[in-house]
Amino acid sequence: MSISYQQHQGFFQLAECNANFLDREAATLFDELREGRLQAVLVHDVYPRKLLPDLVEGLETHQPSFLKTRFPDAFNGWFYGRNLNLCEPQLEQYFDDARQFERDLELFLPGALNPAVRIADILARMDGGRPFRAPPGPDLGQRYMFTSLRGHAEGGYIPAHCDNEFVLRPSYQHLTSVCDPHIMSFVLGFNDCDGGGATEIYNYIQPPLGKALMSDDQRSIKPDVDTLASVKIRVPSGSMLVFDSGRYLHRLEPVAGSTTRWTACSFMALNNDKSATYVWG
Ligand SMILES: O=C(O)CCC(=O)C(=O)O
Ligand SMILES: [Fe+2]
Repeated sequence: MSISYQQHQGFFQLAECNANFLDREAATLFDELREGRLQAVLVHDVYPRKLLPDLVEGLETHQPSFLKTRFPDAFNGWFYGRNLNLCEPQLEQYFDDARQFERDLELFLPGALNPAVRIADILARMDGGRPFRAPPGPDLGQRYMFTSLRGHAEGGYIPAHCDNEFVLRPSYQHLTSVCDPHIMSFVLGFNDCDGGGATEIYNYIQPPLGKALMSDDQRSIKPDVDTLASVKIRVPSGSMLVFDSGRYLHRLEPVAGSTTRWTACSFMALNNDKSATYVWG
């Protein structure tokens, strides 16, 4: 058997598998996530462990010289690449930046190791062979960034949210015209931090956005997380967590200690004719 399953906290069914042994049993993992029979998949050995120290060294020393952008100051984190959530609405510079980011990503992880090849291939195997790729932009030849690389220093965090909220952002106007509003995501770990830094997923599913927006009771949109059961997953180095981050409330637990938490993180949604899943950073 290539997949093992574990139940956590009475609401969280986690599947674990190895990226190099994804057989036919793995081909329905995305169906199970979409149907809510599974809450997350942890895929091990996406990148071989022996490769990781050099990759982390490159991230630490900013080699290659990726475009560097920042989370809001309080989150104590930054991106290599540009997070679509934090872009200006017209995306004027974005697609030029995306072209340069693709070149830098190819220097960082060349050929078969490039996330747009390696990670895309793994995700496709988990979805019956349906391809995963960066969405086309509004103009010919434009393409969104497949991922963003992220550093979170000591104390860095992301507050509780559901990724389906992102589609309300002005920078999502074009993207939402070409894909489904239901977003999932992956978090790939490049290293293990000293403490904290878990992806924490709560036993709370956000109601469909239309309903939430029509509600005048703001408290129904963001529950008090202290009252909710949760599961904390520290994504091991070289492994990738895939989960329904669109509907499930989640956060990045503050990073403890002086080791920066390095990840690659992307969002994904089925395109309009369901022939592919679009992936962006
Ligand atoms: O880094 C993580 O564990 C979660 C990231 C996340 O939730 C996001 O960027 O939307
Ligand atoms: Fe998220």
